Amino acid sequence: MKKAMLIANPSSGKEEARKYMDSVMEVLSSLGYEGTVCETVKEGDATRFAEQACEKKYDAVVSMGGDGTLNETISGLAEKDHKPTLGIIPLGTVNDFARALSIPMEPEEAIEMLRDADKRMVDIGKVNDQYFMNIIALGGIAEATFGVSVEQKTKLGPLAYMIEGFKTIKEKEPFDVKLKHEQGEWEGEAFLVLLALTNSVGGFEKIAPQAKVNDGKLHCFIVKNVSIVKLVSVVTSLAKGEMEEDENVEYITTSEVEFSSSKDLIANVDGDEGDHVPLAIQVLERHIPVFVSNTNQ
Ligand SMILES: Nc1ncnc2c1ncn2[C@@H]1O[C@H](COP(=O)(O)OP(=O)(O)OP(=O)(O)O)[C@@H](O)[C@H]1O
Repeated sequence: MKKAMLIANPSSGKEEARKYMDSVMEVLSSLGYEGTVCETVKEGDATRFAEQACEKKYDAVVSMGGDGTLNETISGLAEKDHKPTLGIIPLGTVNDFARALSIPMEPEEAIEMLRDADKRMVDIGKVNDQYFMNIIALGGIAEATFGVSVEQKTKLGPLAYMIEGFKTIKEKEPFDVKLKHEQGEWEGEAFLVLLALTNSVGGFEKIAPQAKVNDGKLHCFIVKNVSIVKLVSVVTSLAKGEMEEDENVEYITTSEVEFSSSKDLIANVDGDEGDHVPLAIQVLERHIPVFVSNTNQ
Protein backbone atom coordinates (compact mmCIF):
# COMPACT_ATOMS: atom_id res chain seq x y z
CA MET A 1 0.00 0.00 0.00
CA LYS A 2 1.18 3.54 -0.76
CA LYS A 3 2.12 5.62 2.28
CA ALA A 4 1.40 9.30 2.86
CA MET A 5 2.36 11.61 5.73
CA LEU A 6 0.34 14.70 6.63
CA ILE A 7 2.53 17.32 8.33
CA ALA A 8 0.20 19.85 9.95
CA ASN A 9 1.06 23.02 11.87
CA PRO A 10 -1.90 23.80 14.18
CA SER A 11 -0.59 27.34 14.76
CA SER A 12 -0.38 28.43 11.11
CA GLY A 13 -2.49 31.28 9.78
CA LYS A 14 -5.87 31.36 11.49
CA GLU A 15 -5.12 28.14 13.40
CA GLU A 16 -7.33 25.97 11.20
CA ALA A 17 -5.18 22.88 10.58
CA ARG A 18 -7.15 20.59 12.90
CA LYS A 19 -10.37 21.55 11.11
CA TYR A 20 -9.07 20.19 7.79
CA MET A 21 -7.09 17.13 8.88
CA ASP A 22 -9.93 14.64 8.47
CA SER A 23 -10.71 15.83 4.93
CA VAL A 24 -7.06 15.44 3.91
CA MET A 25 -6.90 11.94 5.38
CA GLU A 26 -10.16 11.01 3.64
CA VAL A 27 -8.85 12.13 0.24
CA LEU A 28 -5.53 10.34 0.77
CA SER A 29 -7.34 7.15 1.76
CA SER A 30 -9.60 7.36 -1.32
CA LEU A 31 -6.42 7.57 -3.42
CA GLY A 32 -5.13 4.35 -1.86
CA TYR A 33 -2.68 5.84 0.64
CA GLU A 34 -2.22 4.66 4.17
CA GLY A 35 -1.99 8.00 5.97
CA THR A 36 -0.10 9.15 9.07
CA VAL A 37 -0.72 12.50 10.75
CA CYS A 38 2.24 14.36 12.25
CA GLU A 39 1.40 17.58 14.08
CA THR A 40 4.19 20.07 14.58
CA VAL A 41 4.75 21.51 18.04
CA LYS A 42 7.80 23.68 17.47
CA GLU A 43 10.33 24.91 14.95
CA GLY A 44 12.20 22.09 13.20
CA ASP A 45 9.46 19.46 13.60
CA ALA A 46 8.29 19.64 9.98
CA THR A 47 11.87 19.12 8.73
CA ARG A 48 12.34 16.12 11.00
CA PHE A 49 9.01 14.57 9.94
CA ALA A 50 9.80 15.10 6.25
CA GLU A 51 13.22 13.48 6.68
CA GLN A 52 11.56 10.47 8.31
CA ALA A 53 9.08 10.23 5.43
CA CYS A 54 12.01 10.06 2.98
CA GLU A 55 13.89 7.48 5.01
CA LYS A 56 10.78 5.32 5.38
CA LYS A 57 10.13 5.63 1.62
CA TYR A 58 6.77 7.36 1.87
CA ASP A 59 5.12 8.08 -1.48
CA ALA A 60 3.59 11.42 -0.53
CA VAL A 61 4.01 14.15 2.08
CA VAL A 62 1.30 16.77 2.51
CA SER A 63 2.35 20.01 4.18
CA MET A 64 -0.56 21.87 5.78
CA GLY A 65 0.42 25.28 7.14
CA GLY A 66 2.05 28.50 6.04
CA ASP A 67 5.22 29.21 4.13
CA GLY A 68 7.29 28.56 7.28
CA THR A 69 5.98 25.01 7.62
CA LEU A 70 6.39 24.43 3.89
CA ASN A 71 9.95 25.72 3.96
CA GLU A 72 10.75 23.34 6.83
CA THR A 73 9.10 20.42 4.97
CA ILE A 74 11.03 21.15 1.78
CA SER A 75 14.27 21.41 3.78
CA GLY A 76 13.62 17.88 5.05
CA LEU A 77 13.16 16.57 1.50
CA ALA A 78 15.93 18.56 -0.18
CA GLU A 79 18.95 16.36 0.49
CA LYS A 80 17.32 12.95 0.32
CA ASP A 81 17.58 10.59 -2.65
CA HIS A 82 14.05 9.27 -2.21
CA LYS A 83 11.64 12.20 -2.19
CA PRO A 84 7.91 11.66 -1.60
CA THR A 85 5.69 13.84 -3.80
CA LEU A 86 4.75 17.00 -1.93
CA GLY A 87 1.15 18.11 -1.49
CA ILE A 88 0.52 21.67 -0.28
CA ILE A 89 -2.53 22.83 1.69
CA PRO A 90 -2.02 26.55 2.24
CA LEU A 91 -3.13 27.88 5.62
CA GLY A 92 -0.66 30.74 6.08
CA THR A 93 -1.04 34.46 5.64
CA VAL A 94 0.81 34.69 2.33
CA ASN A 95 1.41 31.21 0.81
CA ASP A 96 3.73 32.46 -1.94
CA PHE A 97 4.90 29.07 -3.15
CA ALA A 98 1.35 27.74 -3.43
CA ARG A 99 0.36 30.89 -5.34
CA ALA A 100 3.27 30.43 -7.74
CA LEU A 101 2.11 26.86 -8.38
CA SER A 102 -1.54 27.94 -8.86
CA ILE A 103 -2.61 25.80 -5.92
CA PRO A 104 -6.02 27.03 -4.70
CA MET A 105 -5.88 29.42 -1.73
CA GLU A 106 -9.03 27.87 -0.25
CA PRO A 107 -7.94 24.86 1.85
CA GLU A 108 -11.01 22.80 0.84
CA GLU A 109 -10.21 23.34 -2.84
CA ALA A 110 -6.51 22.53 -2.36
CA ILE A 111 -7.52 19.28 -0.63
CA GLU A 112 -9.95 18.38 -3.43
CA MET A 113 -7.26 19.15 -6.01
CA LEU A 114 -5.17 16.28 -4.64
CA ARG A 115 -7.75 13.82 -6.02
CA ASP A 116 -6.64 14.18 -9.62
CA ALA A 117 -3.42 16.15 -9.34
CA ASP A 118 -0.44 15.95 -11.68
CA LYS A 119 3.11 15.64 -10.45
CA ARG A 120 5.56 18.36 -11.41
CA MET A 121 9.27 18.81 -10.60
CA VAL A 122 9.93 22.30 -9.27
CA ASP A 123 13.00 24.38 -8.43
CA ILE A 124 14.12 25.32 -4.96
CA GLY A 125 17.05 27.49 -3.94
CA LYS A 126 19.93 27.08 -1.53
CA VAL A 127 21.50 30.05 0.23
CA ASN A 128 24.63 29.07 2.16
CA ASP A 129 23.28 26.04 4.09
CA GLN A 130 19.60 26.99 4.04
CA TYR A 131 16.87 26.18 1.50
CA PHE A 132 14.33 28.63 0.12
CA MET A 133 11.35 28.52 -2.22
CA ASN A 134 10.52 32.07 -3.16
CA ILE A 135 12.85 34.94 -2.58
CA ILE A 136 15.89 36.43 -0.95
CA ALA A 137 15.73 40.15 -0.30
CA LEU A 138 18.47 42.47 0.94
CA GLY A 139 18.29 46.05 2.15
CA GLY A 140 16.39 48.18 4.66
CA ILE A 141 12.93 47.22 3.36
CA ALA A 142 13.83 43.55 3.56
CA GLU A 143 15.14 43.82 7.11
CA ALA A 144 12.20 45.92 8.33
CA THR A 145 9.82 43.01 7.79
CA PHE A 146 11.62 41.01 10.51
CA GLY A 147 9.78 43.28 12.95
CA VAL A 148 6.32 42.15 11.83
CA SER A 149 4.79 40.27 14.74
CA VAL A 150 2.89 37.00 14.32
CA GLU A 151 -0.25 38.80 15.62
CA GLN A 152 0.14 41.56 13.02
CA LYS A 153 0.64 39.00 10.25
CA THR A 154 -2.46 37.03 11.25
CA LYS A 155 -4.54 40.22 11.47
CA LEU A 156 -3.29 42.12 8.45
CA GLY A 157 -2.04 39.37 6.17
CA PRO A 158 0.39 40.25 3.37
CA LEU A 159 -0.28 43.94 3.89
CA ALA A 160 1.66 43.86 7.16
CA TYR A 161 4.85 43.05 5.29
CA MET A 162 4.36 45.84 2.80
CA ILE A 163 3.54 48.45 5.45
CA GLU A 164 6.64 47.62 7.48
CA GLY A 165 8.77 47.64 4.35
CA PHE A 166 7.62 50.93 2.94
CA LYS A 167 7.97 52.69 6.29
CA THR A 168 11.72 52.46 5.68
CA ILE A 169 11.67 54.31 2.35
CA LYS A 170 12.01 57.59 4.18
CA GLU A 171 15.11 56.24 5.93
CA LYS A 172 16.57 55.24 2.57
CA GLU A 173 19.90 53.61 3.29
CA PRO A 174 21.95 52.53 0.28
CA PHE A 175 24.61 49.84 0.38
CA ASP A 176 27.40 48.68 -1.89
CA VAL A 177 26.83 45.46 -3.81
CA LYS A 178 29.09 42.98 -5.50
CA LEU A 179 27.04 40.37 -7.29
CA LYS A 180 28.83 37.63 -9.21
CA HIS A 181 26.55 35.74 -11.58
CA GLU A 182 26.79 33.31 -14.51
CA GLN A 183 27.52 35.98 -17.09
CA GLY A 184 29.78 38.25 -15.05
CA GLU A 185 29.67 40.68 -12.19
CA TRP A 186 27.62 43.71 -11.13
CA GLU A 187 29.09 46.25 -8.75
CA GLY A 188 27.45 49.42 -7.52
CA GLU A 189 25.26 51.10 -4.93
CA ALA A 190 21.79 49.70 -4.33
CA PHE A 191 18.78 50.37 -2.19
CA LEU A 192 17.14 46.95 -2.45
CA VAL A 193 18.12 43.63 -4.02
CA LEU A 194 15.56 40.93 -4.80
CA LEU A 195 16.56 37.45 -5.93
CA ALA A 196 13.30 35.73 -6.92
CA LEU A 197 12.74 32.07 -7.75
CA THR A 198 9.01 32.44 -8.37
CA ASN A 199 6.60 35.16 -9.46
CA SER A 200 4.83 35.48 -6.10
CA VAL A 201 6.47 37.55 -3.40
CA GLY A 202 4.65 38.70 -0.28
CA GLY A 203 1.37 37.61 -1.83
CA PHE A 204 1.95 39.97 -4.73
CA GLU A 205 2.23 38.09 -8.01
CA LYS A 206 3.79 40.75 -10.21
CA ILE A 207 7.33 41.13 -8.93
CA ALA A 208 8.84 38.69 -11.39
CA PRO A 209 6.02 37.74 -13.79
CA GLN A 210 8.46 35.92 -16.06
CA ALA A 211 9.80 33.64 -13.28
CA LYS A 212 8.68 30.03 -13.71
CA VAL A 213 8.80 27.46 -10.93
CA ASN A 214 10.97 25.14 -13.03
CA ASP A 215 13.13 27.48 -15.18
CA GLY A 216 16.28 26.83 -13.14
CA LYS A 217 16.81 30.56 -12.75
CA LEU A 218 17.02 33.23 -10.13
CA HIS A 219 15.51 36.51 -11.30
CA CYS A 220 17.68 39.23 -9.77
CA PHE A 221 16.46 42.82 -9.44
CA ILE A 222 18.92 45.38 -8.15
CA VAL A 223 17.10 48.61 -7.31
CA LYS A 224 19.88 51.14 -7.74
CA ASN A 225 20.61 53.94 -5.30
CA VAL A 226 18.55 56.62 -7.03
CA SER A 227 16.53 59.65 -5.85
CA ILE A 228 13.23 59.22 -4.01
CA VAL A 229 11.44 60.47 -7.15
CA LYS A 230 12.99 57.69 -9.21
CA LEU A 231 12.21 55.18 -6.48
CA VAL A 232 8.56 56.09 -6.86
CA SER A 233 8.90 55.17 -10.53
CA VAL A 234 10.35 51.81 -9.46
CA VAL A 235 7.34 51.19 -7.21
CA THR A 236 5.06 51.99 -10.18
CA SER A 237 7.00 49.58 -12.42
CA LEU A 238 6.74 46.97 -9.69
CA ALA A 239 2.96 47.41 -9.48
CA LYS A 240 2.71 46.91 -13.24
CA GLY A 241 5.06 43.91 -13.28
CA GLU A 242 7.53 45.86 -15.43
CA MET A 243 10.49 46.13 -13.09
CA GLU A 244 12.89 44.45 -15.49
CA GLU A 245 12.42 47.31 -17.99
CA ASP A 246 12.92 50.10 -15.44
CA GLU A 247 16.20 51.98 -15.99
CA ASN A 248 16.62 52.31 -12.23
CA VAL A 249 16.67 48.55 -11.86
CA GLU A 250 19.37 46.14 -13.02
CA TYR A 251 17.79 42.84 -14.07
CA ILE A 252 19.87 39.65 -14.28
CA THR A 253 18.86 36.00 -14.68
CA THR A 254 21.28 33.37 -13.47
CA SER A 255 21.33 29.98 -11.78
CA GLU A 256 24.04 30.99 -9.28
CA VAL A 257 24.93 34.12 -7.36
CA GLU A 258 27.67 35.19 -5.01
CA PHE A 259 26.54 38.28 -3.12
CA SER A 260 28.75 40.45 -0.95
CA SER A 261 28.74 43.93 0.54
CA SER A 262 30.95 45.85 2.95
CA LYS A 263 27.81 46.50 4.98
CA ASP A 264 26.60 43.88 7.46
CA LEU A 265 23.32 43.04 5.72
CA ILE A 266 20.99 40.30 6.92
CA ALA A 267 19.22 38.36 4.19
CA ASN A 268 15.46 38.09 4.27
CA VAL A 269 14.89 34.50 3.16
CA ASP A 270 11.28 33.67 2.26
CA GLY A 271 10.10 36.34 4.70
CA ASP A 272 12.26 35.30 7.63
CA GLU A 273 15.63 36.34 8.95
CA GLY A 274 18.45 34.40 7.28
CA ASP A 275 22.25 34.61 7.15
CA HIS A 276 24.37 37.73 7.17
CA VAL A 277 26.23 38.46 3.93
CA PRO A 278 28.27 37.15 2.14
CA LEU A 279 25.85 34.71 0.49
CA ALA A 280 26.39 31.87 -1.96
CA ILE A 281 23.12 31.12 -3.71
CA GLN A 282 22.23 28.42 -6.22
CA VAL A 283 19.08 27.12 -7.87
CA LEU A 284 18.45 23.39 -7.52
CA GLU A 285 16.58 22.88 -10.75
CA ARG A 286 13.50 20.61 -10.82
CA HIS A 287 14.48 19.25 -7.43
CA ILE A 288 11.17 18.58 -5.63
CA PRO A 289 8.17 16.62 -6.97
CA VAL A 290 4.95 18.50 -6.18
CA PHE A 291 1.25 17.75 -6.70
CA VAL A 292 -0.26 20.49 -8.88
CA SER A 293 -3.61 20.94 -10.57
CA ASN A 294 -3.98 18.85 -13.72
CA THR A 295 -5.04 22.02 -15.54
CA ASN A 296 -1.78 23.77 -14.56
CA GLN A 297 0.67 24.10 -17.48
N1 LIG B 1 2.41 23.89 17.31
C1 LIG B 1 3.11 25.01 17.04
N2 LIG B 1 2.91 26.14 17.76
C2 LIG B 1 3.59 27.28 17.49
N3 LIG B 1 4.51 27.39 16.50
C3 LIG B 1 4.75 26.30 15.75
C4 LIG B 1 4.07 25.06 15.97
N4 LIG B 1 4.50 24.17 15.07
C5 LIG B 1 5.43 24.80 14.31
N5 LIG B 1 5.58 26.07 14.70
C6 LIG B 1 6.42 27.13 14.11
O1 LIG B 1 5.58 28.06 13.42
C7 LIG B 1 6.33 28.63 12.35
C8 LIG B 1 5.43 29.43 11.41
O2 LIG B 1 4.52 28.63 10.78
P1 LIG B 1 3.85 28.94 9.38
O3 LIG B 1 4.73 29.74 8.51
O4 LIG B 1 3.34 27.67 8.86
O5 LIG B 1 2.60 29.80 9.78
P2 LIG B 1 2.34 31.35 9.62
O6 LIG B 1 3.50 32.10 10.20
O7 LIG B 1 1.00 31.60 10.18
O8 LIG B 1 2.28 31.52 8.05
P3 LIG B 1 3.05 32.52 7.10
O9 LIG B 1 4.47 32.09 7.09
O10 LIG B 1 2.37 32.38 5.79
O11 LIG B 1 2.85 33.87 7.71
C9 LIG B 1 7.01 27.44 11.77
O12 LIG B 1 8.14 27.78 11.01
C10 LIG B 1 7.39 26.63 13.04
O13 LIG B 1 8.69 26.93 13.45
